[in-house]
Amino acid sequence: MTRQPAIRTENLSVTYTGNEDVEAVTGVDITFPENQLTAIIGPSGCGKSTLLKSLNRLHEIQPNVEIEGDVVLGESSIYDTDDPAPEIRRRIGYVPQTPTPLPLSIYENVAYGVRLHGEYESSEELDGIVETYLKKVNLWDEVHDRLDTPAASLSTGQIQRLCLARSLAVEPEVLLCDEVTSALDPISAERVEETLMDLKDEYTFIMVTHSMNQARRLADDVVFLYLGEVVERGDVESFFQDPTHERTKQFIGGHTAGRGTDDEADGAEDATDGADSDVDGDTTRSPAMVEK
Ligand SMILES: Nc1ncnc2c1ncn2[C@@H]1O[C@H](COP(=O)(O)OP(=O)(O)OP(=O)(O)O)[C@@H](O)[C@H]1O
Repeated sequence: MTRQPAIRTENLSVTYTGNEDVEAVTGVDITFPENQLTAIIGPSGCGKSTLLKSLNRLHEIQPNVEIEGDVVLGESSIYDTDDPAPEIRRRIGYVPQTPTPLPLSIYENVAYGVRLHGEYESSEELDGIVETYLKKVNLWDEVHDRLDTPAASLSTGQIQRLCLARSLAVEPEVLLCDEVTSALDPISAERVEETLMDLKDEYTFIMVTHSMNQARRLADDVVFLYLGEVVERGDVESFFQDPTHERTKQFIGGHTAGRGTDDEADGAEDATDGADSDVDGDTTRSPAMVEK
């Protein structure tokens, strides 16, 4: 089935300026189709997070970033527009790696953005919205009897699902997920993965992940970045079973080191940082083979 493009980049480059400029993303042209999950993978320092953040102008909160090219949401540029950045970020949500609740109740965490954007007419409607999104992220059954308690009282995994609910409640067109399970224990990571599986036909997700296994499990499409450039993209099956480029084959085989990380294997089983998100518990590591 051919899906409509939800968001695309046009010759997008992102440079961190300073004593020494770093071009973290270089001339990227890529289209992300709607209602599917696209995983962005690649070795450490290849520009995954930089690309993700440039998709909703998150870099504007940093002073030393230069963007060239464009990002187009639907038919309109998100850079060449009079729309304020908060409205862009409502349409293109972002869920960070570290689950961070607002210092508010569980209810208010979900209601916060909805209140901000005035997208409800009565308290009953707001109650319904909170319930709907807590159900969507499979959290309602766990919290419905304590909605007024502080969100910080939840477990890390529950907080990450709450953050997903908060992001979804303002009805974004695209949701960016930056290693959203890598700070979680395996069981919590599995719950978040299940939630993403349940939602991915209904929403456009773009997810950065260190875990090849997670990309295999969740993604419809996979994009492989290397030194800021797109080397290969494809549907998940052909990407992993029949990659076209030698570089992709090496990465999938676990033989590619990241930018400036000569002693680090960033390949196939790269998801074992900290409380690993790789719910398969596959912790095999391959020796690094540095190549430029
Ligand atoms: N704020 C910054 N200032 C200067 N350079 C930066 C900044 N953020 C990232 N970089 C550099 O840009 C390049 C890409 O970094 P980025 O974090 O996007 O890569 P990544 O693929 O997400 O890495 P990782 O997998 O380790 O999270 C790296 O060389 C990094 O050192």
